[in-house]
Amino acid sequence: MRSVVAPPRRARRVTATALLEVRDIVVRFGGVTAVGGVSFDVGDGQICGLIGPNGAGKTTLFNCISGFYRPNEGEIRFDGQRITGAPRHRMAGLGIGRTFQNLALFRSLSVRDNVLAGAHHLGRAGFLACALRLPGAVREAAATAGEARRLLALLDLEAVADIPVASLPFGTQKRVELARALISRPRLLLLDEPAGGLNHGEVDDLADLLRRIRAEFSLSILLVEHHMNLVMHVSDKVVALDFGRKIADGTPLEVRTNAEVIAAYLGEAPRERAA
Ligand SMILES: Nc1ncnc2c1ncn2[C@@H]1O[C@H](COP(=O)(O)OP(=O)(O)OP(=O)(O)O)[C@@H](O)[C@H]1O
Repeated sequence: MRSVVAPPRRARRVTATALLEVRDIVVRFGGVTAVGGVSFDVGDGQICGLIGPNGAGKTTLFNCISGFYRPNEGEIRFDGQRITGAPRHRMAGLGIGRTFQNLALFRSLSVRDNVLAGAHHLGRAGFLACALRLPGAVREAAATAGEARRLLALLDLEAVADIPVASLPFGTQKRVELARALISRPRLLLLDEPAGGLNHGEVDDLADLLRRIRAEFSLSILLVEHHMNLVMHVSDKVVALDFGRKIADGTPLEVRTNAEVIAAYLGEAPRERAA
């Protein structure tokens, strides 16, 4: 029986290349070069933090990877496949999930229904099979509901499963977004400022949660984040941007002690946006 929720994943290729390869990405908005030739990799199972001061180009680069922008130059590969400029609606099917900085939930729907909405593209049974409740469609729906229950438990959302998301605190809504992204079983999870709007305790919980998610789902995570403690705490590697250029790429310790990174955050060194 084929499960709609956990389709047999392709066996991981034993390969020297990274899961996500970002190569020489350039993005211009009129006369502004928001990203001026940035390259980096995210390895299989790695958590990679993308940092930089305001206006460094993080969101622009993130939007290229998640299919919101097509870069002017450069290439993005996922699992060896070129995905540069692939439309965003194809991303989940490719194995790339994401969350949004300002949340993108169906506010009047329950937590459970929001999570289930993340599985819509996985269904193999057609419209007619679903309408007629044919056995294949019923099995798919049951498997999806089971996976949603598992995620609600993992993300501590069981108690609010049937409550409309609009009435829940921001931190809880952020966990709903994570559950919705995870139900499609991504191999790469793109997180846009997951700590934004969270209090200290919630940020600590988030760090634990991200590690648990990585372990439980064997996935890679790329997070754009201003919360430096979180990034340095959870990341295996950190990529730092400034004025559209990559200024550091290494372990959290290497990046934290990098002179150019320190200067960028303190605004000490004379810096120019990439031409
Ligand atoms: N749609 C746009 N049109 C014109 N310029 C843009 C656009 N989006 C971004 N920019 C410019 O590109 C540069 C990089 O912006 P971006 O939002 O990617 O930086 P960021 O690192 O995400 O900043 P922040 O941390 O403040 O969100 C900035 O100078 C910004 O003003």
